[in-house]
Amino acid sequence: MLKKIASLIKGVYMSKLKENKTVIVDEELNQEVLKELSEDKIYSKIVQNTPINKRQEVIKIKDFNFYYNHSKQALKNINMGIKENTVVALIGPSGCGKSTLIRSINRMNDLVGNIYLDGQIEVNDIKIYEKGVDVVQLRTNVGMVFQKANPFPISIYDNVAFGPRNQGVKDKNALNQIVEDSLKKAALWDDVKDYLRDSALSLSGGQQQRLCIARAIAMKPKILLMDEPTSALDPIATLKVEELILKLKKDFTIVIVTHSMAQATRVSDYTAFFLNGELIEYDRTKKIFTNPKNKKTEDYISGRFG
Ligand SMILES: Nc1ncnc2c1ncn2[C@@H]1O[C@H](COP(=O)(O)OP(=O)(O)OP(=O)(O)O)[C@@H](O)[C@H]1O
Repeated sequence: MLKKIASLIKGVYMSKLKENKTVIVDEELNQEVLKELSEDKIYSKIVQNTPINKRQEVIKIKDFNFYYNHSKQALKNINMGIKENTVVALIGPSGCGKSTLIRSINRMNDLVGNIYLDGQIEVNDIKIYEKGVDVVQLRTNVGMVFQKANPFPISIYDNVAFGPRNQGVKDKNALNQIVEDSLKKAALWDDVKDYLRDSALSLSGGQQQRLCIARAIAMKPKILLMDEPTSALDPIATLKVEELILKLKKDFTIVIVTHSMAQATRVSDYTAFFLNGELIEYDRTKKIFTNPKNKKTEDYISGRFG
């Protein structure tokens, strides 16, 4: 039944999109139908045409507490929803819990050991800390890019093909296509297309970071986590990565930790301000930086501390 409705609605959406009309998705039924359509190419077009406040939340963080060594509480009762095809910046002074939160979204913190958490994080409606969750699959859907570019010491091509090969893609043409598409999406193809067999370590720092983004994209994730992705880059390389982030949000939902408030204003739709493990304020970026509700947010963004 849902499939039939999906195909009918798809027809309506297609004709509206052809006429460049806005498609608004805000009804219960449409959300269900959208899930049915989610593998379809039309889906991302529909989402891009949906006003930002009406988009679905793909990450839901509910009453989330996180402790290191069973004593140090790094996150205190965090509640926030992250809408698809948006960029969300996490800001706040050193040690406020930004990295802990971003690493909790794809369970990278599992690797730390001796941690304790309660509450819930849902990614695409899957409670990721429930028993039986496939963590490898989770990390495929939720890619991550780190502060320092970390390409493998192999060729540019092999870096991007690494994940798909591990997933069992063997066909050479299919791999070539994935590598080309991923490098194009990461705005690196023109720089490297004639040097694909060169070592990834021969690239500049900024190119290495875009290669790491391509490597993450090659796994076809829906969500990209970026933990201070430009902190080791010069201003020009930083600008390129920021431009890339703005392009990528057409296809991905992006969560970025940044120490640069200017960067948060340039790239993000929403900003979350953290202090001592608490989420102090979460709102549209423009609102946070021009008219914050909380005095602590105002003090931080005006440089009074941090
Ligand atoms: N592996 C760990 N073991 C114990 N405590 C940790 C660990 N990682 C982080 N912490 C502590 O948890 C708190 C939050 O750290 P976190 O790295 O999430 O903050 P942050 O806001 O990302 O800081 P920064 O901006 O400096 O990267 C800090 O007090 C930190 O010392």
